[in-house]
Amino acid sequence: SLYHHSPRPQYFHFCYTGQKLISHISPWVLRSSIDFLCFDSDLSLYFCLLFLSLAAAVGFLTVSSAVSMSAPFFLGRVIDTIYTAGTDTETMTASLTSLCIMLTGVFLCGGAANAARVYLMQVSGQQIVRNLRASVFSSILRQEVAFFDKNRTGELINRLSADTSVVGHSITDNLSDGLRAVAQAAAGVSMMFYISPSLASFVLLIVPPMAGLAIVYGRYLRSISKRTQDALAQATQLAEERISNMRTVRAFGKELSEVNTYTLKTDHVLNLAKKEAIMRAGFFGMTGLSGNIMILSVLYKGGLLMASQHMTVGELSSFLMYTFWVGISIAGLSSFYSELMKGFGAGARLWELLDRKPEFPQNEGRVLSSDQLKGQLEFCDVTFSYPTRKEAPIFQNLSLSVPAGTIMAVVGPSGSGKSTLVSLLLRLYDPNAGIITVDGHDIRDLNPYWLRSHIGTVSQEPVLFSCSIRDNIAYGAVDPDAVNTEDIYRAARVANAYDFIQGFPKGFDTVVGEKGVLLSGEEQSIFNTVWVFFSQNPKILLLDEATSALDAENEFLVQEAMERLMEGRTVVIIAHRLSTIKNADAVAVLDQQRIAECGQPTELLGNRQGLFRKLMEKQAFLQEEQQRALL
Ligand SMILES: Nc1ncnc2c1ncn2[C@@H]1O[C@H](COP(=O)(O)OP(=O)(O)OP(=O)(O)O)[C@@H](O)[C@H]1O
Repeated sequence: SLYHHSPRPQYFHFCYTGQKLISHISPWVLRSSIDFLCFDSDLSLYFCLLFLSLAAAVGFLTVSSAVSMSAPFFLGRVIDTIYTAGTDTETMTASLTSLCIMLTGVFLCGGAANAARVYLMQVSGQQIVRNLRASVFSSILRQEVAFFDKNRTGELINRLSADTSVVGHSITDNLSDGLRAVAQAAAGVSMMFYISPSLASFVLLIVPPMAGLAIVYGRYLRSISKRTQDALAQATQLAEERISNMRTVRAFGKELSEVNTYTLKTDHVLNLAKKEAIMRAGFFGMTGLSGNIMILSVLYKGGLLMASQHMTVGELSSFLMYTFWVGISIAGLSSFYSELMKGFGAGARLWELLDRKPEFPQNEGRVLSSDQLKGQLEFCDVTFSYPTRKEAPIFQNLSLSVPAGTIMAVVGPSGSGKSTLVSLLLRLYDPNAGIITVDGHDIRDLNPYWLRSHIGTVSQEPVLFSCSIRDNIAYGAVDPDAVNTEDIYRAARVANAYDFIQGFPKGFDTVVGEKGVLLSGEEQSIFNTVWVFFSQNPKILLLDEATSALDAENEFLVQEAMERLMEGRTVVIIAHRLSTIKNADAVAVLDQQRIAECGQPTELLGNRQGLFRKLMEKQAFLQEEQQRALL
């Protein structure tokens, strides 16, 4: 993440070297801090502010801990003052009043310092979580398309939301509580030894077994927490998929069975949580019991020391309070340890994502001048299989040439690889063998971002975002903020979408719903072409013609917009309509992992034994059958 976000190489180098050095000292906590700190573009200011707020939080933590730890000592003094004053009420009242006033002042300072510590830690934690989220999101979006074939959306969302919170909490609030617990335990033990070394040695015999228990517990919790988070991610993924396909679930009446499947997944989470609860219950029962035994032993041994005049009542009271504090701190330490272990689990998953380098960078490589680009496309001996199905090649030694400025219609049986051809041209995947060239340049040498900005695509199913039509149209522009209303209207007019959009009560401000569900299929199809009119006048067009039948008027609108689009460009169109195929300069027929036939449409139709002729005859036959059935 260091190298991708800001144009200051020397700073990165410094940070990167520092990060490497630090990663040897503490592999996780410090390294993560450096990563977070280096994300923002205004690094120095951000670094300073965060560092200052964390340093101030640690300062306030020291003050509040010092106050808490000095309280038992002074309270012991108060008790001794009362006890030794005997019947001299006047002296006792005077000393008591001044001591109590002083202590009230000290406690007020302690309370204020504690409040400031909590506030600063919370704010710093939220800043870190925000940066971590931005960093993880950016890392996800940088990955190649094949990554999304292997990783499910729900799981990635879970990492982005839940894991980042766990890590943020683990290294701020939790770390601050842990530091506080360590400081208090150390100070408490020192004070116990200061007041009575013999009583302290006696009481502290109970600490080593408790520490051992905390370590074993922490390890177990770490593994169970990772399993719980994985199980939760699976449940979230299922819910996300079903909710986003709610119409299908409803149409098939699968609500009940989906609820059952989800419940099974959450049952698994519950079972793991129960195991965790058993461990927690046992542990907290043990710590409660050991705490009480500790206090009882202080009372017993302290009582004996008092009886032999080796301890005053104030000293015993102070000692008891310190014992209490040490007990609380040790319990706090074990919860700190378990939270830290949870953080490690979540952090490991996040770092895997943050450290992942895309198989090919999205914004590196040669950039040609736009005038140089002619749009000649060439597939040379291309062999390709999807990374998730390596055993089933889609293409083997496929070769195809599309001269600049011509229209190539691609046809073929369903599943023959027509859309895959388009994906390879967009460089969503790289071929396993062979090369694809644009004007003679291997597309692997070209900057993918630049390449895609010169290719206009119209897919069969436009995926719209859940915002207004205006914002959806502007999304296609290079700089959406610079787009004005007139630009949006112009693009909609050229794409023949203006009239139907204005027909909505809210016109261009109509919100289209997630994936455009609030628009009809035909309206979405008409919308298809709008984005292309916004891109930088692409030299190459990749079109996936809608398979669903449009009504006559809409078909005319779409066809007209498409023809306008294709003028003067190199076009590869996955064609379903005979009218499109007839207007193409050449047709490539895909079959059996290669181009089975390629030539002018009329020429191919003339070959009675040819695959193209058979495909067209089959299509015509099916249409006739449909018409006959209707009549
Ligand atoms: N992301 C993917 N991962 C694995 N296999 C895939 C992926 N996308 C497509 N396939 C498989 O690759 C083959 C070719 O798919 P493709 O979508 O390119 O065919 P098509 O000719 O466009 O089909 P249609 O005309 O039905 O849209 C199919 O068998 C499909 O199941």
